[in-house]
Amino acid sequence: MKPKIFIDGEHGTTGLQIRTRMAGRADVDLLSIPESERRNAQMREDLLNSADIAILCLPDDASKQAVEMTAANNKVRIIDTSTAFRVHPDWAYGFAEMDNSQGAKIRDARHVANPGCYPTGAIGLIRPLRMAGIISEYHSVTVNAVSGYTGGGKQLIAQIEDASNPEHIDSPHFLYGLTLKHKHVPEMKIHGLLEREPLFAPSVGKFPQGMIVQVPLHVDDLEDNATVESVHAALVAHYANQSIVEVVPLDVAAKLPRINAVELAGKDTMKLYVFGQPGGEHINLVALLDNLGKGASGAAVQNMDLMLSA
Ligand SMILES: NC(=O)C1=CN([C@@H]2O[C@H](COP(=O)(O)OP(=O)(O)OC[C@H]3O[C@@H](n4cnc5c(N)ncnc54)[C@H](OP(=O)(O)O)[C@@H]3O)[C@@H](O)[C@H]2O)C=CC1
Ligand SMILES: CC(=O)N[C@@H](CCC(=O)OP(=O)(O)O)C(=O)O
Repeated sequence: MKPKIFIDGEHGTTGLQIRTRMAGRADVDLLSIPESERRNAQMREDLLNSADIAILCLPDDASKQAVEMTAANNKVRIIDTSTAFRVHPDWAYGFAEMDNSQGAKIRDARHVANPGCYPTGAIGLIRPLRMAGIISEYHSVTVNAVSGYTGGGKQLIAQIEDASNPEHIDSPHFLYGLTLKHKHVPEMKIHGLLEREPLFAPSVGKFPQGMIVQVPLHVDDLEDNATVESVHAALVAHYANQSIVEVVPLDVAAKLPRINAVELAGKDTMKLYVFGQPGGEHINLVALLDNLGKGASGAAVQNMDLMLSA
């Protein structure tokens, strides 16, 4: 029998992109709810409990309710794309490349929390340097980022694309999260292996999909006499033996005139760059991804495939 997959929230931004990625797959049976019934709690509960794997593409509160709806079911496995369980000790964090054992943890997990889009970039840059002893757990980490506007889901898409929307946003690029209390900070801290919260400064650009995450570093604040070369070497060593995260060679990065935020739109991979002069005082770490690719829907399908391989 083929495994049954139900995407709760399949008509939303993340859910639709997962559905697109699953189209034509003959190895799974996709359970579906009509769009008009998407908030029908009884129907959702029945579908959730009929699935082998349920992928939740819902706001946090609705995700928590969906997990409660399956509390008496010891069969269904869950991938949650919301923020609700990303630092929960009983949930596997769904970033397979974050260390050597994470793929196996995801494969065998009952509950997987898909990482946030910005945290995928930030953790992807920070964690290998923590593990290599280049950044101390008390380092003052700053994360600057720009996301495509689909990152804000249906509501932000409507605000940007529909000029008649009463809350229309006309700006080509705006900062938000100005209270510095963003929902992504806890997972960056925990899975970045940090003792102090990173300072996170997100923004949105007027393009649908794409993301740049930057972590600037002062070389004299680093451990182990780190240099631009040793930082790059630590990332290369960390991401050996996998094909999703690419560490761009130093000499290639050094010749780039710019980074295009939408370069990886539609792809499920991530590129990491290290910028800095040999012997220089500063290093800028950059992650490039699609907020809906490795940042959400692509990662969810990758996690589903790992779970199906158990
Ligand atoms: N967009 C992105 O780039 C990323 C999103 N995520 C996460 O994915 C999750 C979904 O986000 P996104 O797809 O962007 O959001 P959307 O708003 O685009 O879609 C959410 C979907 O969930 C439905 N929904 C909302 N509340 C309920 C409920 N109580 N019961 C049933 N269905 C409900 C919505 O229906 P309705 O149309 O009726 O509101 C909609 O179809 C969020 O938790 C988000 O944090 C993660 C990484 C990146
Ligand atoms: C542009 C925008 O609004 N982005 C969202 C993050 C994307 C999202 O909701 O999902 P994850 O938390 O799972 O990444 C935000 O900052 O809240």
